[in-house]
Amino acid sequence: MAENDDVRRRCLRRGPQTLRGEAARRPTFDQMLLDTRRHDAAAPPAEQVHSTATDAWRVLRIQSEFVEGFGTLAELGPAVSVFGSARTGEGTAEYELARAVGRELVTAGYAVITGGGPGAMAAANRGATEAEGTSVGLGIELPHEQGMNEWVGIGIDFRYFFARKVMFVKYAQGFIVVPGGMGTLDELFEALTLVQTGTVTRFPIVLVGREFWGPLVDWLRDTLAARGMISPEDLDLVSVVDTAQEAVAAVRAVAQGERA
Ligand SMILES: C/C(=C\CNc1ncnc2c1ncn2[C@@H]1O[C@H](COP(=O)(O)O)[C@@H](O)[C@H]1O)CO
Repeated sequence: MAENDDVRRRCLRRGPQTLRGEAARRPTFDQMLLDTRRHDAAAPPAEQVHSTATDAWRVLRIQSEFVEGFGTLAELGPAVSVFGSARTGEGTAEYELARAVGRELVTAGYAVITGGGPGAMAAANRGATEAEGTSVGLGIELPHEQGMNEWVGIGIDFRYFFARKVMFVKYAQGFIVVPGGMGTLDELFEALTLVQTGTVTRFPIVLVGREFWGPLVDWLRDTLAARGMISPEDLDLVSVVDTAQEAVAAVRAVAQGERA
C-alpha cells in the first residue's frame, strides 16, 4: 500500500509532460542518452539499431536546450551560481547559511543562479527573492523529480545535465558552494577543472563552511599536491570562508581585481 502511494505520488516532468504513477517510471532523457546498457541491452537487435539512429536526432533536442538557455539568460547581468545539498532541511544552520548567501549576493548586486531544486538551492533562491533580487533556477529532469522550488523567479528546466552545466558557468562571475553531497562535488570539481585548465579565468570558487570543507582541502593539499597530482598553486583556486558575507566579499575581490 505504502509502495503504491509512493508510485502514485511520484512525479516526473519530461519536457512539456508531467508524468505520475507508473508513467513516471519511464526513463529520463539523460538516462536514455547515457544509460544505454539499461535501456538498450535488453532490446532485440533491431531496436538497438533504432535506438542508435535516434541518438542523432537527440542532437536537435540538445541544441534546443542551449538555444533556450542562452536566450533566457543572455541579459541576466552579473550573477553568481550557488551550489549545495538538495537535502538540506529548512530551519537548519546550513539552510540559513545558503539563504544568507542568496541575500548577500543580491545586496552586492548579483543575480543568484541555483539548480532550482530543494534544500540549499531553495534556501539561496529564497534569500535572493527576499532581498528582492533576481532568483534563477536551472532545473534538471531527474528520475524522482521534486520540481522547481517556489523561490525561483526565472526558471528553465533542462533534460541534459551537460547543457545545464554550461549555463551555470557561462552566466556566472563565480561559484559559491555551501555543504553538499555528490552533485555539489561534481559541480565544484567541474569548475575547478575549468579554471585549472585556463578554460575560464578569474573565476572565484568559494567554499563556505570551514568545518565541512576543511578535510577536503586538507586532502587536496596532503594527498593530491603532495603526490604531484595537482600543482601547489592549484590550491589557490579555491577560497574557504565561514560566512555568507565573507563568501560574497571573496567573489567581489576577484571582480574588483578584474576591473583594476
Ligand atoms: C534528491 C532530492 C532532490 C533532487 N533534486 C534536484 N533538483 C535540482 N538539482 C539537483 C537536485 N539534486 C541534485 N541537484 C544538483 O546537484 C547539487 C546538489 O546535489 P547534492 O548531491 O544534494 O549535493 C545541486 O547544486 C544541483 O545542481 C531530494 O532529496
